[in-house]
Amino acid sequence: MKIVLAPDSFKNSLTAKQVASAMQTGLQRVYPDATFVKVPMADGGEGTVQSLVDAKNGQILTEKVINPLGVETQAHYGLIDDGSVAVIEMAEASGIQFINEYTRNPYVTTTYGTGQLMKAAIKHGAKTIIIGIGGSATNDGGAGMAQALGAHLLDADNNELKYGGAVLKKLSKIDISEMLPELNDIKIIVASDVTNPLTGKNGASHVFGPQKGANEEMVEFLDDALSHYAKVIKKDLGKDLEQTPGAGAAGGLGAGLLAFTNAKLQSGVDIVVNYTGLKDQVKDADLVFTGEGQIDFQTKFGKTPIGVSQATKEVNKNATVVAIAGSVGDRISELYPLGIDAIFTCVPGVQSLDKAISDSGKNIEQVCENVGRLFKSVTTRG
Ligand SMILES: O=C(O)[C@H](O)CO
Repeated sequence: MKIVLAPDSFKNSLTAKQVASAMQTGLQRVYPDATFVKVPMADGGEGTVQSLVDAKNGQILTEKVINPLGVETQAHYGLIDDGSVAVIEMAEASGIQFINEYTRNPYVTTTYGTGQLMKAAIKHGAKTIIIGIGGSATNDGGAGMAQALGAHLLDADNNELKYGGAVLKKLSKIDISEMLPELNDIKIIVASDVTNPLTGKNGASHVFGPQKGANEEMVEFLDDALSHYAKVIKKDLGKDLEQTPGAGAAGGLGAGLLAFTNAKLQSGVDIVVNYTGLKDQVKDADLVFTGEGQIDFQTKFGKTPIGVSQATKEVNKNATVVAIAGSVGDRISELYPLGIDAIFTCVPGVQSLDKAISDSGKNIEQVCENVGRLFKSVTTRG
């Protein structure tokens, strides 16, 4: 009997590794002799660094960077595969958690700190960077990130642009001659949380600007500024990115990475499936457990449980895939054709969110034990 445990983290509660351990504890009460393999998962969003570091026995490093408001902070990134691969979450340096209702202002917030994290990883010897983008406080098209890596963004008087999304309107020329030379040889894989274009009604400013503090007038201004930025990128770097899917992720950092580096955008969960070697583990598994704090129809848009179920069914049609969630939302029936055989919530009854979060480890153990009992009784009855 082989059981693979491949959950995402449960937000604000347990890391993916802790969820996998709780699953194992519950299932072991039913299957004491089974072989258990834990593969902590993520989808490019929050928890990706921790999951990949846990899955690959990597290390977490800390770097002094500036946050979106230009204030010094400590940010973490991961190194795996003997330091050759760095894993970065842009939100660690430039995320929305750094701003509040008084300080949020996408005219000035910058992704400079994200560029500093990338630079640190490169200086540490990384040859590949996996970067999860989303959850940002910024709308600067990744301009700050490019500046941290040595790009000069100049106005008509050859002055360096300051930080933020608003000044992009003054951009006249991009000079990449002093960008970090190592960048040419670094593979950059971008896991973006959305597929929005850079500009327009579905673009970064219109869709995500308001949550970062942009009112209607600011949204229009920022959208124009990003459109202008895209035109200068096209003129000076020869890349036409304005409508590229994913270019609008993280306030246009998607576009910035595509413009200033040789980055490729990919599905976050596919990247993690790849790097953890999940398919090798599930190909001879009898049972595969996955899960996430919340599961609903949106899970099908590239969230971990679907990535795990699809990867499993691709190599092993006979495995049963079970998903465990803290909360189960609408239209989960849309997930069954995508390879998840059954979905269970681990919450035992009506209770406060705080209680559900604080008890999540023991709740996951219990539901996994029950699912294991059912599976055993059905499969041994003959
Ligand atoms: O950071 C943002 O703007 C959103 O998460 C979309 O990427």
